[in-house]
Amino acid sequence: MAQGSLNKATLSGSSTNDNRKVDNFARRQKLSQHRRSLPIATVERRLIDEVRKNDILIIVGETGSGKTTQIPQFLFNAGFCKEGKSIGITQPRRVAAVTVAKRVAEECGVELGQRVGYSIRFEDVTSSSTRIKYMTDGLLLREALLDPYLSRYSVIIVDEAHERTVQSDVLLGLLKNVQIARSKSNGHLDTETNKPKNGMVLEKENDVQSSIFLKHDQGKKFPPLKLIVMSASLDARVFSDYFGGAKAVHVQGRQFPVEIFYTFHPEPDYLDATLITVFQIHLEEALGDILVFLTGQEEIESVERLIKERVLQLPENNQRLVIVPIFSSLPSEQQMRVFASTPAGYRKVILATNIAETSVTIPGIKYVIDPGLVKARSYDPKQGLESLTVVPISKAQALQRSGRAGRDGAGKCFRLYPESEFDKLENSTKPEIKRCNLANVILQLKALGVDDIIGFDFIEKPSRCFNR
Ligand SMILES: Nc1ncnc2c1ncn2[C@@H]1O[C@H](COP(=O)(O)OP(=O)(O)OP(=O)(O)O)[C@@H](O)[C@H]1O
Repeated sequence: MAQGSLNKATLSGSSTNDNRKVDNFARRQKLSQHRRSLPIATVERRLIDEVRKNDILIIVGETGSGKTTQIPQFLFNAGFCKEGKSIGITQPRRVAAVTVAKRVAEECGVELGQRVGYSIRFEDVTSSSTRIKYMTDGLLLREALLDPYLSRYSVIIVDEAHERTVQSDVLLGLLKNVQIARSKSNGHLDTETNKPKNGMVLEKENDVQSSIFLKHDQGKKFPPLKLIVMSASLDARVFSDYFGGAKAVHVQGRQFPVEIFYTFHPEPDYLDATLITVFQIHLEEALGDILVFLTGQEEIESVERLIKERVLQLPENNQRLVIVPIFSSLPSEQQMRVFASTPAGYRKVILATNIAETSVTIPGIKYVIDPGLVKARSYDPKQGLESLTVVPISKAQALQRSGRAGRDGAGKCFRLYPESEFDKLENSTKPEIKRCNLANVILQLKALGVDDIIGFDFIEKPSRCFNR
């Protein structure tokens, strides 16, 4: 009897294991098929050739083309992690660093924290075997304090560079220095032409000398550092000029179409227009989740309350809405709720700030509602006051927002403003460094060993009056 039941248990145990293996195999097959279908997969070899030929490469590819998840894997497979070196990928936000790392670990079929990991402030999910490391740009700056040559990296990818946060602008200046210093350390810098042997052009020897603030580590040789700057919506010319005429490549195509809708007239009350659009989609459009971009926590909470009140006025069979907020001060576990799958028969409505604007893929999002506004930092140097004000987004941000749909199927984006208003938006977001108090930047640069703050090689110089 005991023997019989043991056999039964063993049998059912092994069949559960077998089922799990079959499920895992099917999931791996699906993932690898998905990877092959991404637009970026068709240019893998060309991209690798370009990285080999150029120390700096700018990559512009549409949202969802596969830049963030695939390029690090291409580089790993092409041998860029030989001799224990790693590929570092920076993201402007924690949530992107974490979720993309999880996805890439799954695509590689490895445990998170092993070959693929992430590191954000207060959370380090990496190990000595990590070779593809996602992190925030702030975290890489901290690493540079301990390891000024960033010696563990063979390639650094600055993703979503269009955002032009203070951190990413400081990081670009730092990486430019590290790259020159590493090239110099191993004779990779051609002293006659003043060019790294393949890559950026520096006009005068003085430029090379003055722009390097890194102290030479006597006799130590570092392999050259490859630098990739990428986004779906960056102005390649600005970045190329900054890096002395660096090569820019464009990756065409996206996996699924996103249809864009505009209002006929400007909306006098964008929150009211948002509510109407949520319910219009809910009642008239096919099943699929909705992502709404709002400007801050207070607004999100009030829209959440209004949706919950209004949904109760609908017939019972139309009440299946799940509302999930996401904003930066929400604890991480609660932020991660937006990624949980929607219960069958329900529609999820995610109310987000621009935290969900770039890099993230939220499975199931079919509709995006974009009122076209964002809360941005601004600084009044006369009064010495920094404030957060609601301002229109840039075209680059509008493109990123619509790009959150169309990632696992065709999508729709409802812009709550007329097309004529879209045409008037700035092409790119004004760099944060041009509109914030520079006290922290100055402290950060000092900590990195930069004494000549005014002479620091910023992609765009901060206004002089901000330095006072
Ligand atoms: N966490 C995820 N869950 C499900 N699918 C994902 C996930 N991350 C990525 N994908 C899939 O991989 C595709 C490519 O994503 P990836 O982030 O590499 O694109 P991208 O070109 O970097 O986009 P973006 O410019 O918007 O950051 C997505 O469109 C989606 O289909």
